[in-house]
Amino acid sequence: MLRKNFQPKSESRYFKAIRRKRPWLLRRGVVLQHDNVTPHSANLTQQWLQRYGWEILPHPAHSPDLAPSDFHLFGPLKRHLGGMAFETEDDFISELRNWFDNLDVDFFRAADVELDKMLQVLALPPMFTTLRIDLNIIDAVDAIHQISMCLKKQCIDTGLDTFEIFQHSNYEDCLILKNRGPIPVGKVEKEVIVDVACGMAVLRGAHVFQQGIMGAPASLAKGDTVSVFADLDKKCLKGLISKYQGTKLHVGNGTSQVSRSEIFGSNKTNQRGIGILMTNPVYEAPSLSEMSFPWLVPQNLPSIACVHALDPQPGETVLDMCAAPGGKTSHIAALMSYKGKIVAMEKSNQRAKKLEQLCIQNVQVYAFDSTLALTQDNAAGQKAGPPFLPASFDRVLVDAPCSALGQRPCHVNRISVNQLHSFPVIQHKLLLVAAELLKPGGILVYSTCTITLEENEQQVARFLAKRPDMKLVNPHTKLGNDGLGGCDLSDTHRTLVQRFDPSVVMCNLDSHSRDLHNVDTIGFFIAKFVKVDCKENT
Ligand SMILES: C[S@@+](CC[C@H](N)C(=O)[O-])C[C@H]1O[C@@H](n2cnc3c(N)ncnc32)[C@H](O)[C@@H]1O
Repeated sequence: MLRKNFQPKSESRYFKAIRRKRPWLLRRGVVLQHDNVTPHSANLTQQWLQRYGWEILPHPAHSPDLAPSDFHLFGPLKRHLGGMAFETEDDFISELRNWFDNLDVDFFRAADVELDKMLQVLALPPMFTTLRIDLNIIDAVDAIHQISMCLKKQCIDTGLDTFEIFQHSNYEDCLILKNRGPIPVGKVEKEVIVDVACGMAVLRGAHVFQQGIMGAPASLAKGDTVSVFADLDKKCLKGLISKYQGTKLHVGNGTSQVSRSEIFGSNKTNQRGIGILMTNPVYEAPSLSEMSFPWLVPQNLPSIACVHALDPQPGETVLDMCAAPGGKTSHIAALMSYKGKIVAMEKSNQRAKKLEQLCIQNVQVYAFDSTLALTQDNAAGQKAGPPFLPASFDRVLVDAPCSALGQRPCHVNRISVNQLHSFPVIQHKLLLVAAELLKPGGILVYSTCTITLEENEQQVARFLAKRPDMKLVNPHTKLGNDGLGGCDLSDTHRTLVQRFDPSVVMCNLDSHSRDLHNVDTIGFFIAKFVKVDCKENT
């Protein structure tokens, strides 16, 4: 066991946050993995290191036979402790402690503050809802009028005030709605437990659909006022009748549209229907499921910015390498006025099928692993679908699979270290294929909805080192912040990428600021490259 004094100082609140969110949003590179210690002590060591903003990598040659002295150190810590062997775990911990104690306290304090801000903001929903409209079908004035009518009806049903709506000043096809909250809402006796995904959707304006309901009291009748709670432990069994004792988050009150027996009993009704109409949500936002216009797509602002950075033009040939569910594919098609060719690839058959069912004009969907999309074989490359020959596309979007730690609101995250480390590998492979498939002069956009350095700035640095013909360029409109330091990306390059960092919201930003909607977003990252002719470039 670890010594008692190994416990970090006054950390209980911090540890609670860590357990909830596993904040792998750590500032600096690698530290260590040690083997053959009890899972409990390994866990504590990890937590302690993470408290100081260090990341832990699994040892590349993990073996269960390693002795307690086999601690494997990487990075700056290795330079300090390199070559030392430790007889006992206590010796190791005490050396670690010395090392940390002698480090620059201000640096760690600053990292702590940043981490705290990020944890807080990730738990909150953005205070804006963004909608993309298809300007090929409708203009912004008409769209605002029709959406306002729809909102009016919604607000009559729920008793909420209507929502302010305006057009984004940089993107004509983007409309912004201003949400409200948090609003103090008293709890009532009858509790309905919903799954965590449903609870997070309620925080962004959704009503509770029956399929999201996990537990409800026996006496629940249609028309009852209930308090709705999200099950943060994910332990509530479907059909629970008693009060849930796990960790739960109150997301608001509403009116039940069904009785308990209609949800769980033999006379179950349509599970897709609304179960609870949210009349007093803690966060008030428009319900998007009631706005089904063919020209309207609810989309986070950074996702809209991402396709504008790609800037596809009518008549071009564009590749979307990670396409499902298709939000960005349909935006690409709209910006091209449905003229030209879009190839949308998606590894998952099921997701590719759903994307195909959207029937987006001029889009060819392929269920295909994009890391294998390149061929040098002329015969194979001349077929209609993948793999493709080098230099086949004018523009390529790599909206990469990622750890998705920028999603908001997020109260539970169970991603493992191994999963976390799998993403940079695949992202790098996708980028290398994308660079080959791009024509000289072509544009590549790389994006993620996460906040880790490894998947963002470090990924870009690694790609630039490998492909000197790919040049980082400014997007036409830059809404995000510069990239983070602390990795191999140069200061100049850091100014060219866009990091959407919602933790800035916690810095007393003036809530009336006109541009708050550009900041209070999900966490996201965008990098834009142009493929230059290396000979020309030198
Ligand atoms: C971030 S999502 C893309 C979201 C999409 N661009 C949109 O805007 O709707 C990443 C997608 O990449 C897919 N994916 C993961 N690995 C892939 C691969 N090797 N080739 C193609 N698609 C992949 C995932 O299944 C997932 O659907």
